[in-house]
Amino acid sequence: MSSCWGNQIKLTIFGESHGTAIGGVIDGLPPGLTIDFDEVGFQMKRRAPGQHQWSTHRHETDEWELLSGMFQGKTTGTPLAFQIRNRDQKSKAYAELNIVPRPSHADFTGNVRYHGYQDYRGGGHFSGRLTAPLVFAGAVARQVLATKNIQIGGHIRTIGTLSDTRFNPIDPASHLFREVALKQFPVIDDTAGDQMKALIESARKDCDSVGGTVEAAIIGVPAGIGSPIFDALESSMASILFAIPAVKGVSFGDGFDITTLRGSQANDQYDQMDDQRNLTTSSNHNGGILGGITSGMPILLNVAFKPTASIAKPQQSINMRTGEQTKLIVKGRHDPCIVPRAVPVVEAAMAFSLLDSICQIKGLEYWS
Ligand SMILES: Cc1cc2nc3c(=O)[nH]c(=O)nc-3n(C[C@H](O)[C@H](O)[C@H](O)COP(=O)(O)O)c2cc1C
Ligand SMILES: C=C(O[C@@H]1CC(C(=O)O)=C[C@@H](OP(=O)(O)O)[C@H]1O)C(=O)O
Repeated sequence: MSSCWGNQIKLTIFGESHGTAIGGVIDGLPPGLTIDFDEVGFQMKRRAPGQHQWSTHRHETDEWELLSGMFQGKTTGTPLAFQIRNRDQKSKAYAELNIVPRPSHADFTGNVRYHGYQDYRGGGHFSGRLTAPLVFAGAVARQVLATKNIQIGGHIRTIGTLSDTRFNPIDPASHLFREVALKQFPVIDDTAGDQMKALIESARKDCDSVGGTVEAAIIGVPAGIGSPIFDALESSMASILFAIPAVKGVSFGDGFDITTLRGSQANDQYDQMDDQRNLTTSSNHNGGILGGITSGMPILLNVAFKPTASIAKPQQSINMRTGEQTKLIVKGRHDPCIVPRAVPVVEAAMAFSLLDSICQIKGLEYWS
């Protein structure tokens, strides 16, 4: 088993990219919540394929059917189940890939793990398409969090060697979250964004792909969420972020760059206490988490995405029937860069993870 995540609030994701449908079951939600499904639709559209030049040309509207868990306009508290039908599958290009695996995709490992019984069409259960249910679940989770003024935002931080402006680590400004989320290409600096789009387009024309990073932040998080050792908030958040296909790195605060600082530069010094006894710091190199527990400062993280595996340039692979080397040209409709569509996915994973951790510490009553 591996497609079920969470402790207090659990998410199960099911389906295959070219099967009948994909979907999810969210178990453990507080009862009595109103969910704004227009907002869920907004988040789903940010991720959906087939809308832009920098995305795959597979066209899916990602409309969902709600199967259970809502009654008279409110959550029941019992499993909320939904499905998203696949509408635009084209499986022809995939038959060869179960015999000649794509370098860097899950064709070979999935075949070994499931003894060849996996649905290999469109990457099956391994496909980035399975992030649609995660975005749905995240859209629900972020609405629960918003009742306590907890807000989440993200943007494309880098594509290849090109960079966007960073969030201010001590005040990542919630107005920026919505502003960026409303953009087709989610960057803070549109000039940098235009250069990034040109880079993606040139890779696509070269039958190639590019990678990059997403920076994301959560503000309004109370101090005291998370636990030491195995339930560190960094551990649980990283585990759901690593469930996003193509993620190769997750770092909190300054991440690996903190190693270049001295303690005197890296330490986030305390400078104020408010009337609720919350402490604030004048910097946020630690990304709002200390000892696995939130400090009350913004949670700040970066997620690294590899260049899309499926490229149309000839590559070397092995014919698994004959054992012979062979040249592979991957056909089909692929994202020349995963990062732009991955921004809402990262935010969704963070929302679900934080909701689960808050419920573990404060219980469901916290939301009533
Ligand atoms: C939103 C999204 C879209 C993706 N689109 C593609 C794609 O079009 N082609 C592709 O080869 N990989 C794509 N991927 C990545 C693959 O699904 C992923 O590389 C593969 O399942 C192997 O998993 P791994 O890279 O985590 O090892 C996408 C991932 C995400 C999150
Ligand atoms: C369908 C989506 O993305 C897909 C993710 C994906 C992969 O290998 O991850 C490969 C492509 O699948 P297909 O060959 O069926 O077009 C993408 O289009 C989606 O995000 O909804």
